[in-house]
Amino acid sequence: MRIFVTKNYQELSYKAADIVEDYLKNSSAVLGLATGSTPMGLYRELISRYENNGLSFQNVQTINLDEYIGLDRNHLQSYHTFMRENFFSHIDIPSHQTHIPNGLAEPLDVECSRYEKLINEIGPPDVQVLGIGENGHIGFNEPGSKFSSETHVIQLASSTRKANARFFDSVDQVPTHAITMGIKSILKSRQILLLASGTKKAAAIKRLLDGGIDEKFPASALLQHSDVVLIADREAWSEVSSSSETIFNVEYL
Ligand SMILES: N[C@@H]1[C@@H](O)[C@H](O)[C@@H](COP(=O)(O)O)O[C@@H]1O
Repeated sequence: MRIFVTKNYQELSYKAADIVEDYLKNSSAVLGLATGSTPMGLYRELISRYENNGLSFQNVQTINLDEYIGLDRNHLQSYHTFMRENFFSHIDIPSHQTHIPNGLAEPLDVECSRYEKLINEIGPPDVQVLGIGENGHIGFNEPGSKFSSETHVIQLASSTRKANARFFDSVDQVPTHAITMGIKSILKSRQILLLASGTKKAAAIKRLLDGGIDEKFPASALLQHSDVVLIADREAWSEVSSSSETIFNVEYL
């Protein structure tokens, strides 16, 4: 794992954009994308480079990690809406080249198989952008998820529903289930770009680097991948032990 520690969230977003932009030099790049607050600065920076520096997404394909079950794609809090509003509608990517699981599909197991097949056919992504949940979830793979899992339906942990309640009127409105790429699906990506910002993520980053590989902490599966780049800002990095700092290849920006 290569690690960059940045002064703040803005610098984290610039560094992440530099890495993603490198892949866009290959006109047929496949990007694995994530939702959540963390990658929003990356998306803003890529939009700015599209508007000001001629960065184009015309031949790019995108594959998103997950979607809530039961929300229409036009629901304000669906991940379809999140991606459209925060990224896709601001760049020149044709909509048929963007892929997100359909949370209203029936039956859901057929949708999961369709999505995994799509990952294998269009992807795997050249680079998969990932955030991390406070409980170590990646995508919506909650603690206990099998590392051998492909795209599947998952029941959300109550802590995840509480954490995501900030986007809804109340926690009761947060869906109870989601479709998520599995850990095995995520690990298919050629490179993984894990982003972590703020003190709320400090314990999870410490656990990731200090705690060993364990299905109880889904993000620890990333330690089995040969090309992971972690970009953490100083707040997210603040609890990592000094012994981990010496084991991993850390660069302070
Ligand atoms: N499914 C998403 C994840 O993909 C995301 O990484 C995580 C952290 O979100 P945030 O970046 O807002 O802290 O929570 C959500 O539940």
